[in-house]
Amino acid sequence: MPGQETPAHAGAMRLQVRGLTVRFGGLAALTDVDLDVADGQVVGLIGPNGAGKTTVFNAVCGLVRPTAGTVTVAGRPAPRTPSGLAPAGVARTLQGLGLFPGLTVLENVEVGALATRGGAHAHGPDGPARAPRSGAARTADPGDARTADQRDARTPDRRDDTAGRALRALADLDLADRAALPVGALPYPEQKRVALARALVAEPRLLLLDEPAGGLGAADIAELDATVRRVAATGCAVLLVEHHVDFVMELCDRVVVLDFGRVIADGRPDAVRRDPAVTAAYLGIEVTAR
Ligand SMILES: Nc1ncnc2c1ncn2[C@@H]1O[C@H](COP(=O)(O)OP(=O)(O)OP(=O)(O)O)[C@@H](O)[C@H]1O
Repeated sequence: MPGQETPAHAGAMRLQVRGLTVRFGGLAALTDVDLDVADGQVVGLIGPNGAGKTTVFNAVCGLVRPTAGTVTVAGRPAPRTPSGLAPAGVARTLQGLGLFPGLTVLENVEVGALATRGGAHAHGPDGPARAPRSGAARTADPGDARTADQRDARTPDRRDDTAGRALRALADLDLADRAALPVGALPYPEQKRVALARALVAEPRLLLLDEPAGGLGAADIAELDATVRRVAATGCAVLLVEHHVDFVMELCDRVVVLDFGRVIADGRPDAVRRDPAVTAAYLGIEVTAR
């Protein structure tokens, strides 16, 4: 079933999950789950509360041990510890914001850049993914929080420059002018973008987004949709867990539906939306809106 709906623009297989079973004591959180995400593809993972979505993410990130089955990233076994994620080209956002409220916006994103230092470009010859806004000027960062001396000492082209990379990631998400502010001073939608910038600064080849649209209004969701499409257009594989079904159906190339830890549907959004098993899993609620 996985991979059947891989669109023509999708590249090599980035994430491959086969027969994934995770038990917590007597509870089967996942049973025999198969899932594929190709380079350049956006796959949505949906399902009712407790269906096992977060457990899939945790298994991919090495935070839970599979009871059975395999998870591979670019054909290699998935990292077994979080420290292996960045070198494997995997970045993740958290269900909550997961930001450090005492740090500035820039420092929060630098945390993501530091985690990849020496590793961001170690994930193969296919190069890092970035998602510059179309037409965005890369030469001037109006919100550059560094001093003139710092700017002189670190040219924007030095890719190993942690602050420079973090600033570029912020600029890509229209947050450059927020760099020096305490992150807690930003409105919630901008904090969500900071969390996304922190994942993107790692220049991932596989991006895991945990409820990226949670708490956002229509305008911010439209912007998020455009951002995810830009990221995927760089060849990055994107897997997103999301309760906002309309957003998922609009954005994703493929949608995988979990219920009680099992895959009950995997296909194009329009087919999944019409699938009676999916409607039933959502307790008869039409799968058109949350
Ligand atoms: N560490 C754990 N120990 C025991 N049970 C767990 C653990 N993590 C998850 N579970 C259980 O596994 C099942 C799947 O949980 P999971 O969080 O993956 O679901 P989910 O689809 O992400 O839910 P939600 O949409 O509410 O976030 C649930 O029954 C949950 O209570």
